[in-house]
Amino acid sequence: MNKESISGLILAGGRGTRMGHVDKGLQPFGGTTMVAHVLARLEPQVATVAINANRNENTYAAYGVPVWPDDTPDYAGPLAGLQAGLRRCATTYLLTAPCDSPFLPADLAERLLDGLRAAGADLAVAVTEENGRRQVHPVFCLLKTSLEPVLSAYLDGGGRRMDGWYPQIKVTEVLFDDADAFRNINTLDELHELDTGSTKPPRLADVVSCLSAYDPDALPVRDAQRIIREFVTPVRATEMVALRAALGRVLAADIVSPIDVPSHDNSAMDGFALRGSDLPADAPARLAVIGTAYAGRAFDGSPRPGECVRIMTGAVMPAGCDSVVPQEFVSVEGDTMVIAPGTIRAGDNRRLAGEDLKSGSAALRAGKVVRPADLGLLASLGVAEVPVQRRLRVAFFSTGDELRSIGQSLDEGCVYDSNRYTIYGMLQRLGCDLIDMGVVRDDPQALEQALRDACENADAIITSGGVSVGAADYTKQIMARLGDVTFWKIGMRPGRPLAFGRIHSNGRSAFLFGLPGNPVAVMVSFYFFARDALLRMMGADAPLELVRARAAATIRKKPGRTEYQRGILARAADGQPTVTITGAQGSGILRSMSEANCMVVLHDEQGTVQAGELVDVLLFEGLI
Ligand SMILES: Nc1nc2c(c(=O)[nH]1)N[C@H]1C(S)=C(S)[C@@H](COP(=O)(O)OP(=O)(O)OC[C@H]3O[C@@H](n4cnc5c(N)ncnc54)[C@H](O)[C@@H]3O)O[C@H]1N2
Ligand code: MOO
Ligand SMILES: [Mg+2]
Repeated sequence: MNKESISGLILAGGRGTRMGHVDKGLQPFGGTTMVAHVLARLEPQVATVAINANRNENTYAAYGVPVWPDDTPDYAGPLAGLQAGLRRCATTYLLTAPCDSPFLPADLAERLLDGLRAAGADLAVAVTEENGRRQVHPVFCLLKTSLEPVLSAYLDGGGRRMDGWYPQIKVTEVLFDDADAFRNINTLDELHELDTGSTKPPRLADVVSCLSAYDPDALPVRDAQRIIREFVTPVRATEMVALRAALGRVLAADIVSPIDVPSHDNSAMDGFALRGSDLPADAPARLAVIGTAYAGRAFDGSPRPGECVRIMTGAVMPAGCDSVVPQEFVSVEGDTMVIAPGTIRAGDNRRLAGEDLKSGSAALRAGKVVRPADLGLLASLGVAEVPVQRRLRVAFFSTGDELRSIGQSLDEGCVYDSNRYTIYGMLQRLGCDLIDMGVVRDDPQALEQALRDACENADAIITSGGVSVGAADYTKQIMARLGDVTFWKIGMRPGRPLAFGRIHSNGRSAFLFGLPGNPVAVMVSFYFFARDALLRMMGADAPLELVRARAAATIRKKPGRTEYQRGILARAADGQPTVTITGAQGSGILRSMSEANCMVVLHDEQGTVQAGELVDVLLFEGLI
């Protein structure tokens, strides 16, 4: 096929009306954007590719291809894009594909060109057949560049239909088998569905109805956690990344070992490889040293009974040898190695092929968050690229008229916005892509706009403030209006009020966590509700691990609610892990959170804890 004669043109110039006027080509899909998928499919088929776009030209240009806007104003439709393409195209033929068809056929150009030549046509258009119905795909066409004057005349006459000018040229239809390859994505929900693999998520009312006694104003922590867990859905999109870039990411598939690790039986010591049957029962054995085995350079030969081979750690075991004696335990006399009885047993100091990993076994499971040891493990398998879940996009903002951003003057009654920084820190550590939307005033319009923007750009939204019962707390009304959102008073301290659900805007939807405004409450709610949900959306399997420690002193606690107290875990004089509460526990006192290295989790049923009793503790830092 002569691909040098064809230029590709991606049609991305539409208004995106059915997607709420968003720029379709730039919508996230499969870990990148829709247009990136189209580009990747088209590029190998043609000499050059250009994009027809009428907005966000710089973003499109970042894909490293020319961006050609329509020559006519007012989004005149795909034909206007085609016209712009024909006018700038330097090859004999132009091939078009829309920006919202990420699965287009890999042989589109070849088949259309063959069809065009065979029919002696001016334009070849793709058709498919499904259930006996013939479907023409006019935006997938290959045509002669010389048709530009004919097309321009049609457009000048007010024509807009993609096939409206066909009567003036010779058109041929080329049949493709795979109708799905021409599938285009018209609504953001369709896009989200493909991206997340979920059709419609359940409604909150359905999830809640599974609980035997549900009272949103006195909801136990465990019930809230369960509802959230059942309501959120994982994002399905994955991507391949280079091994190092996989650190901290979530594995999207099991990694099956392609080899045995180690690949050969080898020595665990520097010493002498021998046959276990040569080991002396009661008298010293004298074995002839017949050669040396180095790591990476095996001994070429097989020692007979009564012979041994000097061997280095990691060197392949010589044939017939099954044991290694460390060199410091033997004496060497010329070419003879002397070993005393009882020095080692048969089979000692030999590492078996596949003892680390067997070929064909799962080395790592999907859902694992990749840690340094995993990077090493993957490297030991020779794995260069790793399938990971695409990063979760999380938008967050603070609400409140009293909030000032760093750098602004602190007017009377105002406080600096600290929640956005704690939230930033917690999200960053989870490995999310962040959209920091700043501070939003307690103003219904501003709040609605912020929530909509967040919803249209993120998988999840985290807000702080405005979810209690104050007069300026508009947040609740607006959240409720935008989707399926519920407001809870949870049996816990701090972090009692919480808004949770899913909101929608212009065809997009996002999970919403309306965290309480108090600076410690926001963190506690994040750690015990949002964290798990976000990890689930990321496809990760990483439950919180609590450890047990002794209470240093009495901790007062009311049964019937969960309390999270800030603590310092240290070893007491007797060496036992012991936790001390960090002074004032008010839900606005961030200092005690910062001083703490853990949180003591006092469960619903627990009452006051006496000094010396064991309690559950959540450590802030883990070894990673
Ligand atoms: N009558 C009642 N009053 C309150 C109740 C209640 O049940 N009945 N619940 C209390 C509890 S518990 C909490 S927690 C808070 C939660 O209130 P909101 O989520 O509505 O948050 P705000 O009123 O906007 O703010 C509360 C507090 O936190 C400060 N704040 C807010 N955002 C930030 C920020 N980004 N950085 C720093 N500080 C922030 C804000 O200035 C307030 O002091 O409601 C109780 N009231
Ligand atoms: O639940 Mo609120 O968090 O106590 O301040
Ligand atoms: Mg409030």
